[in-house]
Amino acid sequence: MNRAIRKVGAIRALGAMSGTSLDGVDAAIVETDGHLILGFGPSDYRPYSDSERSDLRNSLGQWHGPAVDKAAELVTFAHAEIMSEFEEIDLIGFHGQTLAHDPRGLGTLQVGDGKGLAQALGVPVVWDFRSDDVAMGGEGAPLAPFFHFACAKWIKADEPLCFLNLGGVGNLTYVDPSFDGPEEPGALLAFDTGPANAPVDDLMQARLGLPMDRDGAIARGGTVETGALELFLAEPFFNRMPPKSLDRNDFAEMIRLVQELSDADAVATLTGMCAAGVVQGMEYCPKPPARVLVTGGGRHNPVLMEMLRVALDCPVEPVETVGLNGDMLEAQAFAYLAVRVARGLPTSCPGTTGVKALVGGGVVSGVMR
Ligand SMILES: Nc1ncnc2c1ncn2[C@@H]1O[C@H](COP(=O)(O)OP(=O)(O)OP(=O)(O)O)[C@@H](O)[C@H]1O
Ligand SMILES: CC(=O)N[C@H]1[C@@H]2OC[C@@H](O2)[C@@H](O)[C@@H]1O[C@H](C)C(=O)O
Repeated sequence: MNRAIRKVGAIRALGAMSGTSLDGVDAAIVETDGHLILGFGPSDYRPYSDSERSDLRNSLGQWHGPAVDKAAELVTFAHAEIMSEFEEIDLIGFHGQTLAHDPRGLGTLQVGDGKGLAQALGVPVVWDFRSDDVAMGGEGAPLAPFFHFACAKWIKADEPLCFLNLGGVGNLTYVDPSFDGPEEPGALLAFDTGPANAPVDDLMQARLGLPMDRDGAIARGGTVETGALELFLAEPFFNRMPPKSLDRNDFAEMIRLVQELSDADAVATLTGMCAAGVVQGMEYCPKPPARVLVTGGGRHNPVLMEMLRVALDCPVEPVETVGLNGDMLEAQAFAYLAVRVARGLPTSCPGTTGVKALVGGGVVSGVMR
């Protein structure tokens, strides 16, 4: 996308996301007027080193102190590195790294210095996307749904559909594309479905010293233990009406439910828990969706995808089926949301976070040219 041929009203925004799986930073460009997606640009990924990842892990669940300061510094540094590779950017959407999320209690914490990034890169930065929503009674998450609405328009969807993100935590967005805008009541319903890959990753790390169950290779050789699955689904979270959200480690103790099982059965059971949370969550959709489009790393796990396909009544496909990039959708979401914030448009609504009124959350550092 060349500046000279930019569409009228378009802002070229770079979005970056450091997700709950703590693997690295995704960064991607979107051109948008804050309503429609006008084009997608280049993207890149900057993995965290082992020592960075371990520093991030050590700071999870903390709100302040030396570990949090260290995490904030490394997150800012990693983002400055990847963001400086991109050219001709009007605006940056910087999510940062969630260390703690307790919207009904202590709040929500995404670390990283947006102001420092704006100064270092000479580009205005929108950051701290979640705090205003929490302050207005919302869950502060998920925030990608307004972007999912724009994606539904981009792919010219004409029936209700779901976007399912399978990262460390799972989140589902039901979109009815017959509405004109995402903030219209009924256009969106969104919520976290439960833990997704985080418990599997944690168990793989603890038992086998590996970061993930790549391609579901371990789960494929195991059997889901139904007793553990039932105990998991009995958690009050699953009976709470959406919108609702989770912290990465809210279900960390689920690993205890599988501690007596073999490696294969334990991984299969945790994978089954991820799928079961989604299947249970799908019952909240106002209408049966025509399809579920899956984004995030979990779509690479064929065992997980097969569990979903068996249990759901509609096609379950990676977002690549409709030409979207499932590795970059969240980074693109924060590029899109940054433009909405800069243009004074809302980024969440009662249907997506349970917030009392429409909110355009985010702090803007620096001045738009
Ligand atoms: N080939 C694969 N096979 C199995 N699992 C995979 C594969 N590739 C990625 N994953 C899983 O996906 C995870 C990363 O997903 P993703 O990058 O979407 O998470 P995230 O964006 O950090 O999390 P969140 O969306 O919760 O913030 C990995 O930690 C791993 O568990
Ligand atoms: C508090 C927080 O960072 N939540 C993340 C996390 O990762 C997945 C899920 O839980 C989702 O609610 C959210 O991220 C996505 C990008 C969102 O806000 O839409």
